[in-house]
Amino acid sequence: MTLTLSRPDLLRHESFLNNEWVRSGRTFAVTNPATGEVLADVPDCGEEEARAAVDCAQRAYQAWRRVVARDRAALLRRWHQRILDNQEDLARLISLEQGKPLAESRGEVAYGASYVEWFAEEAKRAYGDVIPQQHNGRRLLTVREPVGVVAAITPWNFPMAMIARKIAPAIAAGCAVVAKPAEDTPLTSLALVKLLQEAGAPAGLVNMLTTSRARASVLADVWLADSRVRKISFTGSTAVGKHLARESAPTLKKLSLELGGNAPFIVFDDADLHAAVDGLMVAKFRNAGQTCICPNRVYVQRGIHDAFVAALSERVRQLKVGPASNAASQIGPLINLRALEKVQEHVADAVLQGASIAVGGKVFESQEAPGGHFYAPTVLTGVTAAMRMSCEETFGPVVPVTAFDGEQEAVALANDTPYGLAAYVYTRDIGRAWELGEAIEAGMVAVNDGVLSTEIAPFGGIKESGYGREGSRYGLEEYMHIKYLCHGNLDRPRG
Ligand SMILES: NC(=O)c1ccc[n+]([C@@H]2O[C@H](COP(=O)([O-])OP(=O)(O)OC[C@H]3O[C@@H](n4cnc5c(N)ncnc54)[C@H](O)[C@@H]3O)[C@@H](O)[C@H]2O)c1
Ligand SMILES: O=C[C@H](O)CS(=O)(=O)O
Repeated sequence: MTLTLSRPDLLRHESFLNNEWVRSGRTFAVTNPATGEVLADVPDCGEEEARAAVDCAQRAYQAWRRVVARDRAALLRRWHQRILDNQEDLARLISLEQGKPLAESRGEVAYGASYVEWFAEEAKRAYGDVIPQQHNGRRLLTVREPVGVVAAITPWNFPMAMIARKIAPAIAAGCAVVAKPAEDTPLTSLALVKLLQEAGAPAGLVNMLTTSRARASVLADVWLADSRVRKISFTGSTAVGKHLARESAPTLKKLSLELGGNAPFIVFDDADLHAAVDGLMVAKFRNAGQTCICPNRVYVQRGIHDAFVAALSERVRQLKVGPASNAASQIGPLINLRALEKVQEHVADAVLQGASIAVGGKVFESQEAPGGHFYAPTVLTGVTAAMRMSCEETFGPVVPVTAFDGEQEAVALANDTPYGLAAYVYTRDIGRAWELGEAIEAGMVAVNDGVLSTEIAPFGGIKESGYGREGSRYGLEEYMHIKYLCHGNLDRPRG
């Protein structure tokens, strides 16, 4: 199957600045991780474009903040419709530049679109308060106001959903946006702003600048130092998140940081074994394990351990690895060679320290896409906390299994990490489920379920997984602040 677009104009070769498509003297190539094919050359923007983007975003913000919520919502609804009208092309762009199977890409487009729809609704619900006054003649109230120009920086693993869940609430709140997508996957973001332009967004409301990895910090440093940029919404690694937090301090920006994870997946003896295997298959192998909420550590109570590993291994062996051009592919390539090498290093380190390979454990040589960055779906047993894959995100299709005995041991293992994004618990004991849900240090805990993500719930972490929430009734607050208004001397002479 060739992943051609019904609208070739959605494959953009320019950045988007002040409602115009702009080229730059420098470009960099965007490639298909399954084949190495160059998909497009896009601008490698720098300081000049970064400053120009803030200039026009500030102008757009001054006007957009005065647009009534109903009209802000209407723009999001028009954008949402255009996304649905072009969802197949968006899905194909995701699969082309990120490599995930087309079925997953279609799911990502629907997921990203749900955030646009959600914030079209939330735009009209930024309520304030009237506060009962304590003195006659005074009126006290609060209003919610947009924070101003937002800088949005996103990762490569969900090229559509991550940028949609930042731009949508920003527009809903009355903000304007300067955005930088990941260098590996900028094409989907450019297509999205093309559809936003067609939906009638005013000039400068959203500006999308592409950069190579080397110049990502050049662009970001301009935004970090500019006091007109009042917020940074970042999704990516903890290391970069910490850098942005440090460097934004001089201008004291509002921050939303959706960072790295190290999710535990805990299976107790009393769990429904097959449901737990189903949940792990969904949570672990989505996007070839390249998601921030993938189970990165799997703890199985000793009584069920061998049966669980046998059932899991049987399922993992059946996974089809291949390029998105094959509709039957379930596991796509890793995003680049660096990512593939990290997975290899993690597995080699674990085996060196005594782990056993139950399934896989090596690079997958695809006959359909030779040279693609594929890794065989893998199950390891005997994994310990000392191994690299227990401490760092593997970000690949590797399931590291550790046996445990008691409940308190499981909690201690789960919390033995600086991260706290997602966690998964399988048990039929409702009391244990509540106890684990409250004891585990994470922003999100799933019980007897492998799917956490939805636009209606608050997505985000604690500890070194960051702070702030995306989606849900809380997501709009990240792009607004509360103003308190007090009006005195209202007493009118009684005549
Ligand atoms: N918590 C979440 O919701 C979430 C979602 C997706 C990914 N992630 C995390 O992101 C990581 C994988 O994505 P990644 O490899 O793209 O992360 P990354 O941090 O390397 O890159 C993320 C973005 O930051 C940019 N960037 C890199 N260096 C920068 C700098 N010095 N200044 C400004 N921007 C810079 C990149 O160009 C990219 O656009 C994983 O750790 C994953 O857990 C978290
Ligand atoms: O990789 C992290 C993403 O935020 C996961 S999800 O797409 O929100 O489920």
